[in-house]
Amino acid sequence: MAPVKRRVFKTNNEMAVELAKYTADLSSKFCKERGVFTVVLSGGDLIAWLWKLLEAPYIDSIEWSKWHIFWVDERVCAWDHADSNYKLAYDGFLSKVPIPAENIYAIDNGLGAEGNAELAAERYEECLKQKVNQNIIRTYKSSGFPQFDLQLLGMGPDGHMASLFPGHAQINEKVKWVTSITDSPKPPSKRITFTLPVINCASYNVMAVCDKEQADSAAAALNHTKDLPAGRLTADVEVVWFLDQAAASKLPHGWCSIL
Ligand SMILES: O=C(O)[C@H](O)[C@@H](O)[C@H](O)[C@H](O)COP(=O)(O)O
Repeated sequence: MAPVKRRVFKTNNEMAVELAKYTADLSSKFCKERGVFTVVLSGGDLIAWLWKLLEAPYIDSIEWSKWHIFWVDERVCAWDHADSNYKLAYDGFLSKVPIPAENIYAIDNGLGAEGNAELAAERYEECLKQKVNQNIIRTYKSSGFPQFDLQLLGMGPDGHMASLFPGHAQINEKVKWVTSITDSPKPPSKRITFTLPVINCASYNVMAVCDKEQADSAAAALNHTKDLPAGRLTADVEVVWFLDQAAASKLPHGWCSIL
């Protein structure tokens, strides 16, 4: 299991600058080694923190044509609805970088399945299996689970990540790659989400948290004082929490030397 690292920044702007550098370094490593870079996005504030990737030097130096984009979760709603994680990422990031449209794999929003989140989850799992067969996504050792190169994740104030919520059964799924929830405590209630084994098989996992509302859960997750989904985050190679000072304010003294 990869050690959980923490990096604390004075402001979320400083965090965004380092997050861009971290992502760009991994992009160049994986594009060189594999010829592709598989990136998983989440919803929430994360997309806004990718702004630095849209600027020099990254906008010109990153090999965008080799990126393949997936989502860790989606809400059952139209892709052009304000609730959609696809729309959030498209408007704030994907429409501004030259990633080929055919390399962007939005989660079936469930509407083709008449609002059936379970069916939509099955369809996304099929989509991932196809990408494994095409050698775009690797699989993790002998487990057969997909192994993404980098996942960019966020955590809610209650300690949820993706659409895995505290006290909900989905966090214990061991077989499926993608599952669904119909009673999400964070609206909208119907969602599609990666399962924990898939999330934790990624080579690199980043958890970006920048708000004082998340401070209690960040401390509980990192210190394992409560069983929170975000506290179960690991990775194959490296898991790094990127926090601003506000989100790190409840961490034990000495844990948060500012960078
Ligand atoms: O659909 C969602 O709700 C998001 O995809 C989820 O994965 C997000 O990362 C967390 O909820 C944190 O969200 P905030 O950054 O808004 O707290």
